[in-house]
Amino acid sequence: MLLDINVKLRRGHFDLSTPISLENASAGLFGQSGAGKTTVLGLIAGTLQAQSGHIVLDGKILFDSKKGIMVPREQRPIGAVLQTDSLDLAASVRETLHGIYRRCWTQRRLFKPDYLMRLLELDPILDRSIMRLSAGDRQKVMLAGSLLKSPKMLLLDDTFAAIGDSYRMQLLPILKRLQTEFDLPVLYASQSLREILELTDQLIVLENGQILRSGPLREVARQQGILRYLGVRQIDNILPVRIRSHDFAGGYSLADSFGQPFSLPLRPQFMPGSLTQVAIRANDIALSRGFIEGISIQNQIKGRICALIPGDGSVLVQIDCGCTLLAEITPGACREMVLQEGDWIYCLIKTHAIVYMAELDALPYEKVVNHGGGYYFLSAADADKRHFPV
Ligand SMILES: Nc1ncnc2c1ncn2[C@@H]1O[C@H](COP(=O)(O)OP(=O)(O)OP(=O)(O)O)[C@@H](O)[C@H]1O
Repeated sequence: MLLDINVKLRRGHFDLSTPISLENASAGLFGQSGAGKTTVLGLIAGTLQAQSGHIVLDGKILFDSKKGIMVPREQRPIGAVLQTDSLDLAASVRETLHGIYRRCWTQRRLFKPDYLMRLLELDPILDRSIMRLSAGDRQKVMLAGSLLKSPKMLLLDDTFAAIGDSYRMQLLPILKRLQTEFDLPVLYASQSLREILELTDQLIVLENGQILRSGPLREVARQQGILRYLGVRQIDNILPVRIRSHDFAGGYSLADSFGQPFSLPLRPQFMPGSLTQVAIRANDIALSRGFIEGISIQNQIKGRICALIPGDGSVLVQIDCGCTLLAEITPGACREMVLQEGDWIYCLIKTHAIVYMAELDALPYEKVVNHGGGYYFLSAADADKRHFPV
């Protein structure tokens, strides 16, 4: 286990008392304003001290109230870009980064200043003073500074929200490289599921200092009402498909996905054998207990129900068909069909309800997020209309 936290902290009316554990992978700390995200990051980074409990990172105790251990922030192998952090405004970027590097422990120097300056494209601003930097550039310098510590983990507090869209596009691939090339897990705190999903589909959902749920998104989604709370408005299945052939007379292309045949809109520009991705809206999938003869719907995919996830006015049916499909149906349909986990079911999908991802730009989708091996989310609901049903 990478991180094991079990602490108690009371601040005014706010009570944080929750165990958090993190395997060796990135995770998103999701919560609305005041949920305690910054507090959790501060406890891990060492800017805050809990009243009791312990925090262990990679087997090393960072805090233990019983043993009287509180490792200071500078000595923690953690890189953190926190909202409360500030830099010496008069110093130049170069001086700042070299200063941080000199003060860091030398045991496990993973990154050198010159490398990070190149990676984060800081060259044009190296001799500029911190006070003359834009907010986005400041975040990049802070990120470089936190990476100079050669951390075992990187904590980011709503970093994308603090920077503009163009910086975010620059920063995302860098963060992804840090995760894959350098095995550096990122704990990213945000109120936006979409931002978290840009990095990882592992979630820790925090509310009022308590964990509501944690795990991969598809597991978290099993809790009633949580999808809306997370801000999810619309769910699409995104599947990789291999094109098999084109039926010009029939007006469709045939493809396979996880061993299942799919009839797709005719696209002869995809060579047989080529791979592409398609999207199917969860509410475009109908369910049937049996195979239906004499129906115009071309795709009848058999699978087994692995979860029934009740939501606001609908039920998400998670079906294992080789790939995982999510179908969104009404609670009434679910009741009348007496659907149960473990039941065999046919997913009925019209050919023209399947959309090629390559053509998605033409559709009114805000954003496609692509993670893990199952289903994916497009566009988020308004943050201010969410509450978790109790
Ligand atoms: N210095 C402080 N003293 C007392 N209470 C505090 C202090 N800082 C934060 N709090 C309280 O702790 C709770 C958690 O705050 P925290 O900043 O961790 O939430 P958050 O989830 O990060 O919110 P946001 O997304 O708005 O940053 C809030 O109720 C806040 O009012």
